[in-house]
Amino acid sequence: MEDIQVDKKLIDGKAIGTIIREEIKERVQKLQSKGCTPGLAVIIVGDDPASHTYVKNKQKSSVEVGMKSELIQLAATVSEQEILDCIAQLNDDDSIHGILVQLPLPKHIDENRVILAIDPAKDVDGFHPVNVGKMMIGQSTYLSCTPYGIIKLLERTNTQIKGKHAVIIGRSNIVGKPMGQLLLQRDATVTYCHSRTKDLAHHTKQADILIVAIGMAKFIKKEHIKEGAVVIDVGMNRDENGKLCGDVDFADVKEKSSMITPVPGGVGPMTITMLLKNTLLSAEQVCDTDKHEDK
Ligand SMILES: NC(=O)C1=CN([C@@H]2O[C@H](COP(=O)(O)OP(=O)(O)OC[C@H]3O[C@@H](n4cnc5c(N)ncnc54)[C@H](OP(=O)(O)O)[C@@H]3O)[C@@H](O)[C@H]2O)C=CC1
Ligand SMILES: Nc1nc(=O)c2c([nH]1)NC[C@@H]1CN(c3ccc(C(=O)N[C@@H](CCC(=O)O)C(=O)O)cc3)C=[N+]21
Ligand SMILES: [Mg+2]
Repeated sequence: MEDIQVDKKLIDGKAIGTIIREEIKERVQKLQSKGCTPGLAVIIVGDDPASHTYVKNKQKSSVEVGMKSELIQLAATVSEQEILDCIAQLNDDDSIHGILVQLPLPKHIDENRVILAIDPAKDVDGFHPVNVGKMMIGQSTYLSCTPYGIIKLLERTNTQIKGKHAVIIGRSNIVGKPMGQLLLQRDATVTYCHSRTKDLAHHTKQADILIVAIGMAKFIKKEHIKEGAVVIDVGMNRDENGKLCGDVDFADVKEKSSMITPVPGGVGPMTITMLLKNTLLSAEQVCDTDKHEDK
């Protein structure tokens, strides 16, 4: 009997992502019946194999929900101006509703200038300072896909956020920082930890919800967590055998947690799902006459 039961501890981002993508697909079809196909453009610079894998994933998923996907591949030696020109062209292209520049960029390119060049209305990553600012003050905007996806995971697993202590390890602009803001908006008490934090375990052991976005394979052990904590693992690393793994030592932590995301199959698929969601929202803004009501 036990072996046919689904694992209630596991937060299945792949399954939750699939459900949300079905909803997205239906709304894409609605737009298509009005003669509008949502279009996503992805710019990738250089030939990092991991980046190419993620980008292929994003393209495949966008096509699966009926969107148009355009891939712009640029050499690692490309000039900053060429990237800016490319973005300007996409900004002016009415068939493109979302623009994503895969990060990180080569060192000779100023990421901030590149992000600033994207039309905020097409910034489906939610990285443009205007959109980051709107998010900070609680105005509706494109939310950064990974934190947004994690909020959806918490919602769909009926995890209460209000009044809970959420501890975030990592303070990057794309994951940690916006994650804290979104949880704060939902009335969590938020603590940020980072590489200069003293006695990390002291802080993480107080977490009802622990979000880990560090980039170090299997770094978080059961000694870091409180019994019954909800553990969200953002990390994407390779272990000693070259296998994909998170920042959390899943096998060590699982028993002590009340719920936990696996890697792969946790946060990753949700990031892509929210990218599709943001692209859909952008297309609806432009194409829909009967103004969709969506948060
Ligand atoms: N699944 C998904 O959808 C996504 C996964 N990722 C993955 O998530 C991970 C984090 O990504 P990202 O936020 O971009 O990474 P960054 O490298 O930009 O940031 C890492 C953060 O972790 C902190 N940190 C590093 N070492 C420690 C430590 N020993 N103790 C405490 N804090 C530490 C750093 O602190 P400091 O600021 O002091 O340097 C920094 O704030 C990576 O594995 C990445 O591949 C990223 C995006 C999406
Ligand atoms: N402008 C920009 N936007 C991003 O959103 C962005 C970025 N740059 N740079 C890199 C990070 C990383 N990221 C991931 C997305 C999906 C998976 C994903 O789909 N993971 C699968 C497994 C993938 C595999 O098998 O390799 C999973 O966890 O199940 C992982 C990582 C988005 N990022
Ligand atoms: Mg750079």
